Amino acid sequence: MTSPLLIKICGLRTSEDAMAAVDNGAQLGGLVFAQASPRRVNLREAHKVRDILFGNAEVVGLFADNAFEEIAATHNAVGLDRIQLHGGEDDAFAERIEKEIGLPVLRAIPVATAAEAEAADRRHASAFLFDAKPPEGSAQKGGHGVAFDWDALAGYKGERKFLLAGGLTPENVAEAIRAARQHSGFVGVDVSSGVERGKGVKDAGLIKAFIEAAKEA
Ligand SMILES: O=C(O)c1ccccc1NCC(=O)[C@H](O)[C@H](O)COP(=O)(O)O
Repeated sequence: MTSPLLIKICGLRTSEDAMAAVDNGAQLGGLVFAQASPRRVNLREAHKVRDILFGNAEVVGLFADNAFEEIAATHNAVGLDRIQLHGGEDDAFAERIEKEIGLPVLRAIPVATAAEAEAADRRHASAFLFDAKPPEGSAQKGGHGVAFDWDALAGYKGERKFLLAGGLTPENVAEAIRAARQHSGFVGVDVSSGVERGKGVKDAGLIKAFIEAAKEA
């Protein structure tokens, strides 16, 4: 029996966003707490999204170079299931999250080459999210709607699971899944910009179209 493909919709900001993700069968929803992001939620918004996700989809808190104390306080206030680290955090930081907060770490790895995908296996994480590198000079570490060359995934030979992210859309997700499926560890896809009608504004129709296309692949 093969495991179902995991689908993570990232950058959920409203109850409607969360409902579109859950109703269409996403298993993970992302709340962005990174500073430089148009998708950043405050605690009130985070609670609303979390209330919809709870029991239906895993609540992933996304941080990028936030202080450890902020991550811990956010988890205490919201109740996260997993921490996504999307900045320049080192292995000691990822280990501390797991030890002291007690949540698994999904580690974003910016990838352009097979060698970079291979190097991921030396990083501390429970799972990886292979993503495109941010455009030159951008302070925002992810969520740019840019894809990377999926052939680079051939470099990853590790046993830990990974999600594929970066520039996925309802139009290209099936092709991305077919490419990623050839590589060990692939378990699912992550999207943000590709299901938005404007920067940081999710579109329920695009979320539905993305999930349907991913499931059909
Ligand atoms: O989404 C953001 O605004 C963001 C800000 C800072 C760090 C990471 C961020 N997002 C990371 C994600 O998990 C995205 O889903 C991933 O980069 C894919 O984004 P996209 O190419 O827009 O689908």
